[in-house]
Amino acid sequence: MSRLLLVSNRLPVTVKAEKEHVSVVRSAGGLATGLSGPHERSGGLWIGWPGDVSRLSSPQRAEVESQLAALRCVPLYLSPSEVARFYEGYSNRVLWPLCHYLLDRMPRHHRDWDAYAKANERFAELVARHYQPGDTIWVHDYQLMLVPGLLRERLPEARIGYFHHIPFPSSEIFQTLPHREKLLRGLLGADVVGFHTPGYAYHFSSALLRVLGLETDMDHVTHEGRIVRLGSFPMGIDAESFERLAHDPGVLGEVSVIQERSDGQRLLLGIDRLDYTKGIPRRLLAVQRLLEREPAWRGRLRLVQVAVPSRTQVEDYAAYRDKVDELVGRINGQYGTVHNVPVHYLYRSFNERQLVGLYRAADVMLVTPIRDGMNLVAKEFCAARPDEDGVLILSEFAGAATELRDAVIVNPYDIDGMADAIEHALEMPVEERRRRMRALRAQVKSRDVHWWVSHFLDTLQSVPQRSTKPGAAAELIERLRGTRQRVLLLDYDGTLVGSAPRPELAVPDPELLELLGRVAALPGIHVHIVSGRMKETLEEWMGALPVGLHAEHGLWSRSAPGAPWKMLEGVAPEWKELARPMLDLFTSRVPGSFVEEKTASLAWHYRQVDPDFGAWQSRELRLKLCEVLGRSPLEVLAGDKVVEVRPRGVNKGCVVAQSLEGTEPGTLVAAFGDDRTDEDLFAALPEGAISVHSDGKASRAGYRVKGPAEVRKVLVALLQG
Ligand SMILES: O=P(O)(O)OC[C@H]1O[C@H](O[C@H]2O[C@H](CO)[C@@H](O)[C@H](O)[C@H]2O)[C@H](O)[C@@H](O)[C@@H]1O
Ligand SMILES: O=c1ccn([C@@H]2O[C@H](COP(=O)(O)OP(=O)(O)O)[C@@H](O)[C@H]2O)c(=O)[nH]1
Repeated sequence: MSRLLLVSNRLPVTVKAEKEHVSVVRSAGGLATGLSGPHERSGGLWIGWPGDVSRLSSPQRAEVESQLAALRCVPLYLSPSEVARFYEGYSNRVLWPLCHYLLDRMPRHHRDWDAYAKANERFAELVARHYQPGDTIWVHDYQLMLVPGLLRERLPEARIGYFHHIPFPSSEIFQTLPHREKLLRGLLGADVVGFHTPGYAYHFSSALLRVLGLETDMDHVTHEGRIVRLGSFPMGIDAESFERLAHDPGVLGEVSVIQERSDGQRLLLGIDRLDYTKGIPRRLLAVQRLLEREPAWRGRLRLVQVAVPSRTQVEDYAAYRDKVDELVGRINGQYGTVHNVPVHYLYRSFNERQLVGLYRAADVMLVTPIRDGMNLVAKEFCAARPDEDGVLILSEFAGAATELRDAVIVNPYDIDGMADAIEHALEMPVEERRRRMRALRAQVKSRDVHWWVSHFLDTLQSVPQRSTKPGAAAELIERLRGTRQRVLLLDYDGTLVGSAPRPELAVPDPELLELLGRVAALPGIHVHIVSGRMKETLEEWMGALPVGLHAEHGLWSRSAPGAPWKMLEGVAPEWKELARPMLDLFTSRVPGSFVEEKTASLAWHYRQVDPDFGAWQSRELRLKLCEVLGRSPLEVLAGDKVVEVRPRGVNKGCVVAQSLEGTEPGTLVAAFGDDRTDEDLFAALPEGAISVHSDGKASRAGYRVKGPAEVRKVLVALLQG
């Protein structure tokens, strides 16, 4: 098992200081429990912030460090300014509300971005310092979105995973962020980017498309030559431990006490961090509404609401606390009696034993966030009910709702609807309660935190590692210069020129024409342009150059200026009529798309179409074409924002043999390309040939350069050689 390096903003520990004595206690939370096994078994490390230790003396700090080391934890200390700007500032004032769809809570100026970026650098630096070849790195959560990318720069070969514990919002929301591009690129440094639900993964993939123009292929994108897998990995809890506690005699004793003191009142329960995403005011309003419209429930129910203090230095949290305090006061003032109050409000935290006592005693658990990444409380409640009783009311906007379908699902924005749901839960017959709870428990137990950890790590291990060398332009130039006889096979679009909104606009610039002319005039070099374009276009743009021109992926070739264009033998063009109606249909229904007709192929272009819609429709079109074309000798090819139908066997690979005709044995062949059609060219190259990819996509090419600019630099270097 490879050594696991875990990275999270907070270490899974609490540092306790009492006078001179300090102790480091491991947290009981799901993440800590789930990861402690693989972390310890693999001899790994957990890197993160141990919390505020600024008040500790030097000897106390030394003691903390030694206790942390015993737990295989490496501390990264945040300065007070980093806490204020990186953690409270950018992480919790910008990213947190953004990911929870609360744009109004974001500050107008994102002044803490630099602090966020610097803190991420510090994390990456520390991880890189502890990294050993073969380690697996797993980065956690939104505070560290730049870390995967920063690690990739430092450790190109490392296996890196990232998990996003909070929602990933719709791309419409994410796109409002000024630093959207940097954050997305940061995440793409990972080999696997995981989310709690398929919905979040979909939003991320849509943001990649809209912000970076990167298209997801089923479950992955290719970025800078690497595969980055995206997926949903719903986090679970340590269900066994909650169930064990639920059977504990001490806990059961506490349950009896709670029930006796409830004096026949039905118990509603809410357990949350005091966070504005948790929907506490709306929940209170729903209880108030029920009491208001159904007087029979007055005095017969009470809500125990635990609100754990959280992020108290952030103003919105303080204001939220005031709002909740006020509402509780108002409802208790209105419906309380000298004997009891409807809302029992506890602004504090409890340990797991105490929580299980509450879970087990409750009639109805209210988990009604307005938005929540997952919500583990909902799962803990189910695990703590081996008696198969108790009703879970769950917001449709909690990640947990994707899995816990047997809960009573509510819309937290609908106060009346929530009041109905509470009443329905209180009156639910015991058979229905049991049926629902049995199904919920089966789900929670089978998808526990251990399943989550192995599912994520197995996926991370299965991602193929980089197979081609990045960059290496210098080595490439050296090899090209070190040989006397060379054949250069150059793709045109994306390799010699960048892409343009319409194909006819990507005209060669005078510098390119001059460069090609000079390279082709060098002794011992034969240059060929191998393109998917029509022969008329190549002739018009580059006909005067002393180079071989190959049009329509090798269907047509011309050896030198003035020589006739010759067509590949045995290709009949009649098949086109089979494919054309389908392409026309898609052109009419996808605004901005159009069909380009070539001698032996039809190409449907969608570069100017809304990216999501275009990608979706291109997938549909490919399926429909496969149905229509059936067993005909045709193939459907997905290029860069283009779907092309062409006869099988006509591809750029056909050019290789022709280009070597009449050359000396031992001639070095070098092919440059950027898209799927160039892979055929690379595949047909003789042994010892050079293949160069000018884009970040997955490729069989042995070398990579960055875009047409770097391809041109290689050509310029040949002139200087
Ligand atoms: O560290 P804090 O600022 O005090 O915040 C506590 C944690 O809150 C967030 O929890 C999220 O992760 C849970 C587990 O995946 C998920 O169930 C919940 O919906 C999320 O809100 C946050 O993601 C953590 O980084 C914080 O440490
Ligand atoms: O008094 C409390 C209240 C909550 N929790 C724990 O805090 C976690 C809350 O996780 P959740 O996913 O529900 O929300 P988050 O606070 O991470 O947004 C759960 O594991 C709870 O058991 C706790 O230890 N003590």
